[in-house]
Amino acid sequence: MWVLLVRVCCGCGGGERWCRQGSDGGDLRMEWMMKAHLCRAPSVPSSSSAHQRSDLSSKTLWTFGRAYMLNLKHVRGMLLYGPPGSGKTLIARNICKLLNAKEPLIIHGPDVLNAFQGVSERKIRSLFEAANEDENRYGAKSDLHIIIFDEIDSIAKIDGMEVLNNIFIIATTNRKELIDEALLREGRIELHIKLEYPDERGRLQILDINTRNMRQAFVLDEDVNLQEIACRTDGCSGSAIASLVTRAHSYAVVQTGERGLVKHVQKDVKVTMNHFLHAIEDIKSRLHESSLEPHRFYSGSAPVI
Ligand SMILES: Nc1ncnc2c1ncn2[C@@H]1O[C@H](COP(=O)(O)OP(=O)(O)OP(=O)(O)O)[C@@H](O)[C@H]1O
Repeated sequence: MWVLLVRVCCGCGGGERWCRQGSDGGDLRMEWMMKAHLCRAPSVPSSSSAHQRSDLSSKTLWTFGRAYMLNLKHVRGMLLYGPPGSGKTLIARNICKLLNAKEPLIIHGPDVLNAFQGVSERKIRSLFEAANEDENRYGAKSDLHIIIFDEIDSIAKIDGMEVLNNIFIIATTNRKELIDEALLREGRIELHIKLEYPDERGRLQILDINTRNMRQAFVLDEDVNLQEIACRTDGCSGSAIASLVTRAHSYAVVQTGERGLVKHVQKDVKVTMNHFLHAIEDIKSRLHESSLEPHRFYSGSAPVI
């Protein structure tokens, strides 16, 4: 699964709009979704190979335009849920790229909340105006409009998404249990994908992505062993791994500065394994501190890797 997630995070793959036939909800894995999406031949909606058939089964992906013609309902919304820093927002943005959609509208759930009753509902309805206009004007040829709702748990109701055929909602949350069931039913945000912290292979891939520029600029010392770093960062989120690389670089800059080379800091910096080991200590002690906080919602359930 992590190979696929990291691929998504790197923005690989071309995309077309898609929808699912039927309304058999349930949790779907990212792996299934991406595999199906990436394998699908655009002009042959129901795949012919046995491998694809078994992947897609009744959840066959159809192109958006074709579904429109056949009067089928495409999936209106997807929920990405999981602990902080598991890459939900990053993946949401990359799904938009994969689907070749317009630049998504990004809405921060708590910003929609308003003390005056009815105002937030109005605000949410207004988010669909552009999609509505497009659909009235272009019908099946309308662009796909994507709205990303960050922290969807603070939103009680989304009116308007079911009637439009050119809308796709990607919602994210750390607290799925707080979301109103009605929002998650078929026809609304019906695909639910759980994101977890990366395993060792996933951590290695994230490290590789985040050190690529350093490597190309010869800033990374030869003694840096990414495999070992991945092994030592068990239990870290994707965001912790990304921040680890920044910290290691900061340690290297500070050390270079201490040697009196401040003027040439960028040029002379070498990030070594030692800098990474210091950074790992920082990250680990922060992990330890936060695991002692009683209110952490996922305390007790160690990151699944
Ligand atoms: N799978 C991943 N691949 C590469 N980078 C990742 C991955 N997951 C997280 N990151 C890094 O962590 C950063 C933060 O991730 P993101 O904001 O998407 O997490 P999140 O799950 O939405 O967090 P939160 O719930 O706290 O908002 C990303 O910008 C990226 O640098």
